[in-house]
Amino acid sequence: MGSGEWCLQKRDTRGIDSFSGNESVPETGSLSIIVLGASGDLAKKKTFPALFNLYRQGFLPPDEVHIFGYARTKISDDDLRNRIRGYLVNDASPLEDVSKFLQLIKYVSGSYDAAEGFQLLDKEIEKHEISKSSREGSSRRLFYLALPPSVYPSVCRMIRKYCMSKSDLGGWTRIVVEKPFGKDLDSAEQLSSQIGELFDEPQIYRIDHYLGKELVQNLLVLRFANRFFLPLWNRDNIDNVQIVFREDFGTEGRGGYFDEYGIIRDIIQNHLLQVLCLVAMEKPVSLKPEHIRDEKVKVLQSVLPIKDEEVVLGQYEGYRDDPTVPDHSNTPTFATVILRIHNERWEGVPFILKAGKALNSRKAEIRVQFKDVPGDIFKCQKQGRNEFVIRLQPSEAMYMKLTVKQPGLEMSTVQSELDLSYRQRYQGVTIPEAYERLILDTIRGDQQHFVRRDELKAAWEIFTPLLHRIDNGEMKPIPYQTGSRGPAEADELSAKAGYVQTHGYIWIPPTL
Ligand SMILES: NC(=O)C1=CN([C@@H]2O[C@H](COP(=O)(O)OP(=O)(O)OC[C@H]3O[C@@H](n4cnc5c(N)ncnc54)[C@H](OP(=O)(O)O)[C@@H]3O)[C@@H](O)[C@H]2O)C=CC1
Ligand SMILES: O=C1O[C@H](COP(=O)(O)O)[C@@H](O)[C@H](O)[C@H]1O
Repeated sequence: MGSGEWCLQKRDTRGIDSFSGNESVPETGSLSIIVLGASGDLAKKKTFPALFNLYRQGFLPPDEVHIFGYARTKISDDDLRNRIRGYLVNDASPLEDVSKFLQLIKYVSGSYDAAEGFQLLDKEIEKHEISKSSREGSSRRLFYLALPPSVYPSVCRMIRKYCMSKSDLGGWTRIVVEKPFGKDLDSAEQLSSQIGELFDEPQIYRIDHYLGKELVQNLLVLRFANRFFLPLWNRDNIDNVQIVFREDFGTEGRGGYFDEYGIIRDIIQNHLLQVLCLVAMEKPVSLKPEHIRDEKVKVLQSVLPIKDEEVVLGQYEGYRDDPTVPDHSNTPTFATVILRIHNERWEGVPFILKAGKALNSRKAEIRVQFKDVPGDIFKCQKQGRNEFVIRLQPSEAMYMKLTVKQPGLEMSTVQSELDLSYRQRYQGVTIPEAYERLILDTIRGDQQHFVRRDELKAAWEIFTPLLHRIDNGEMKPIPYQTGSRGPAEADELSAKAGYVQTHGYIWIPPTL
């Protein structure tokens, strides 16, 4: 197959290929997707556009699927459609497709803790099931909680009591919950128990959208399908690993939410830690979701307690100007935290997790830096170390920084790269949005890219002591300028941990 033909081949919500490790049986019949919190930011920016993309690719056949928006705001079906229309229209999506998709959406208004709204919702779903499932009769109900976590318990209770799939011809009820799932170990465990009393683990999809990103999904393939990496991926060869998230904008209208959580809960404890798991875990027995998640849990459980001196916190100047942020907020908008994994493969290798808002660039990447060459005869250290960089976004790519002979008559060396830039290599291929992929997984019943309860617990165990110290004001963020690299102390910490910056070399994404 040529590179241009590399694309999502299956246009079917039924069983998936064995590569995923999931052996689900083909499913047909009515599928109801209910977006709770439909009036909100996530729903309009991510959830509905992802559903639209799935619809356009044929994964949500209109003779089976209906979409329901649910929230307290009193609006009509058309009001909701008009709110989201602007997020669907683009050069690639004909207006006709947008209109047809919007006609699949119905809006139900109700509260998150009273029977009335959910009874009404159930009636509407049933109406649709009767009209659409005459062929098969099964009832599949997917509830997407695009809501603040504070209402998860009551919403789950209402769904359990009034809105479960009732068909005895087959089907299921699944719920998707967004992060942040809790604020610390105790609150997360409490939330898990509350939801766990109502739904079984296979019905609960804890979404972390970083697990749906193309290059994050590529990590297991890279690591375990390439002989290159197998012998190198360990403490004997790797000096340090950085996992970095940068945004070049601030909290922008989400200050109220953000101030309660801060950058560690918003990005590091979930997104970056999930990436760390995939970089550091051992080879799973198979690609079955439970086998993969078993290995991720082991990594998390091997992380040593974080040391105060291996943390730098920052807060961008101007953050507190947001009227929804308290004047004396101690919330970090930047953090560098070093995690150390106590096992045979990684003992002594620092995993430097760095995330920040209002910085000088927007990117997310994994940077695996190798040790210096022993017995170096070329003065390679002057050029810089070998690095394997996986650019998650923007401009998805992976490149290996390596030392080569400078072309020409002289025998001198220079830093260069082996570069796999997706836009160039896979021309014409649209990389699916993370949410699109993950919603499709929930329909297919594939939990591989979702966070299991014990994983979540282990993740909170790592960060809770540090978070409590920050919450109690025992650790203070250092102010940094908007548009900067963050506090200089963070770079100093990375250097102290062993990271050697290459000077005079910049990777430039190739253009077509
Ligand atoms: N926005 C984003 O980019 C991202 C969001 N998330 C997570 O997704 C979830 C939803 O996020 P987002 O859409 O931004 O949130 P919003 O603040 O926009 O809330 C979504 C909807 O929930 C209802 N709501 C808001 N506050 C409350 C409250 N205190 N009690 C009851 N209902 C409330 C509102 O609907 P109504 O009043 O009509 O009922 C609102 O439209 C959150 O868990 C968030 O952390 C995760 C990743 C990214
Ligand atoms: O979960 C979140 O992620 C976004 C960044 O997502 P990305 O896919 O654009 O990298 C971040 O802006 C937000 O604060 C956080 O809640």
